[in-house]
Amino acid sequence: MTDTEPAAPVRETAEEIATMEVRGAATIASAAAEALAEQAEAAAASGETASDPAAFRASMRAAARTLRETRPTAVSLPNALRYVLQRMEGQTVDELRRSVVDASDAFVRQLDRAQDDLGQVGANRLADGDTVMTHCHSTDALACIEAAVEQGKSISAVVKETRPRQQGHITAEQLREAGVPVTLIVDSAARRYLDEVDHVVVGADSIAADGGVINKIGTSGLAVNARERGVPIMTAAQTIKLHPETLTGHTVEIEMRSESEVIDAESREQIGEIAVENPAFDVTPPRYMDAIVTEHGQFPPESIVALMRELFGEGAEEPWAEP
Ligand SMILES: O=C(COP(=O)(O)O)[C@H](O)[C@H](O)COP(=O)(O)O
Repeated sequence: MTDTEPAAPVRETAEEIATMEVRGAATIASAAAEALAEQAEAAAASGETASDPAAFRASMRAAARTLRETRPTAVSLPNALRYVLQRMEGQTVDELRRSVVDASDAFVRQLDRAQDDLGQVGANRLADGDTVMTHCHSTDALACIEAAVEQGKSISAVVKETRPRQQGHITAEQLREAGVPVTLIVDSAARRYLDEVDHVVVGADSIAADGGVINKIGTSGLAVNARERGVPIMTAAQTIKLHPETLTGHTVEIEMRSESEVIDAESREQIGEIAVENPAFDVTPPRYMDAIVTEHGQFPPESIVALMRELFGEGAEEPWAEP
């Protein structure tokens, strides 16, 4: 390990995030925070950085950059890196190591608590006997449905499979395990089934200052259809999904993934010369979203900017940048 090459656990976590073995905004954030703690332990034990606080700090910044480069859309990833690196302090390598490990632990605990708290808020929006429709797999959205079940409400679910990677299968399995009767549908059947649904519940990868919700591709179409059908739609998103850079006019990068997720090589060959595009996320304008449910309560999307300012100030530092 050199000060620019992160330790093996960081490289492994980065690979798992890039290949989507680790996926979903909250899970990515907690894996990234834990990887920084592992980097701190490795750097404190390595000949090159163990007795050199400046080299230790540089190795932490390099690890954060490696993690940051894995996937561009979920802001929970840079927010996790920021949380941990901003709390790195001390004169000695041992003090620095301890501050990083403590910050990483605190971040993961806070993440779990936030999900439990927002689950209660989201559950309060659901009534006994309701049917919910889900898109993709969101641990924050599932927390709301599971909390409603724990409150003793009987909830059933229509689960969209979510092409091309079919994260709906994970949602279907987890809801079934929670005792929720599940009907799995293809994405294009969503509008037909909205007539049988009381609420749409989705997650978020990022939330922009104007209240736009960035989530799995297909969320915006679902939201427009839900509005047309008069079905309320909420996004369950703990505040690490708030995108501080959008306060200063930046937009959220939408990840483009490989065409091989959309079409196999043989079919591609047979069709001939065509373009294939595979955006992983889209933006739902605030006017199509009824509520953003966070650990601080629920917000109309247009008012989320006040919470964003309170939590992040006017912008976002990049503590992983070289000084
Ligand atoms: O869009 C996705 C996952 O996309 P991908 O599978 O491409 O990562 C999820 O809805 C959000 O990340 C929220 O998830 P959570 O609520 O668990 O943070």
